[in-house]
Amino acid sequence: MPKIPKTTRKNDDTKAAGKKSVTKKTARKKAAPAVPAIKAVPPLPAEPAATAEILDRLFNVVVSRKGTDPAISHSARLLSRGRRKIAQKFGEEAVECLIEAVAGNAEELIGESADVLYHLIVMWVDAGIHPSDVWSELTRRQGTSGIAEKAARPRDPLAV
Ligand SMILES: N=c1c2ncn([C@@H]3O[C@H](COP(=O)(O)OP(=O)(O)OP(=O)(O)O)[C@@H](O)[C@H]3O)c2ncn1[C@@H]1O[C@H](COP(=O)(O)O)[C@@H](O)[C@H]1O
Repeated sequence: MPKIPKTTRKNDDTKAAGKKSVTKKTARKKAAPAVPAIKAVPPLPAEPAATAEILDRLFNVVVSRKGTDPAISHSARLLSRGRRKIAQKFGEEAVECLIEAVAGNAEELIGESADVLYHLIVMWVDAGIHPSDVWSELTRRQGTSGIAEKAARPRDPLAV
């Protein structure tokens, strides 16, 4: 391989360096806006989180209690007492819930809300309603304002 004179090599290097810096400048100009760094996904908790998923799990537990010993299971006892009693218990819990809401007792309202949800689930089990039926209805309503929905209702011609 023929030896390249040092000066020429230097010139070539400088040229190359110059070219590089031009290329870098051009690249910097064309570069897309900076994208924020992606955060690592946190690992899932070992135990199921306290989320609304509990309602589906509670429903399955209550279904499993149907027809079992009412002396051991409150759900079995309630279901064996019939629809009227189930509805009455739900109504009582709802009233207790609203009393705490009106009184502004947040802590008590949480407990009463849990009672309402449990008794509502017992009522669904008795009525043969699956939670997914209710979730579907809520999903269907999503995005429709209650004001708009009410305004779109057909008017009763006999209403004063
Ligand atoms: N979330 C609840 C829940 N909330 C409230 N309750 C019970 O509901 C009852 C309400 O009390 P009340 O005195 O008002 O009811 P009652 O005895 O029917 O009253 P009466 O009107 O007949 O006098 C209490 O016994 C509460 O413990 C519940 N019982 C059960 N659950 C859940 O249901 C699951 C299954 O429970 P069992 O069916 O009992 O195995 C449990 O693991 C819980 O997760």
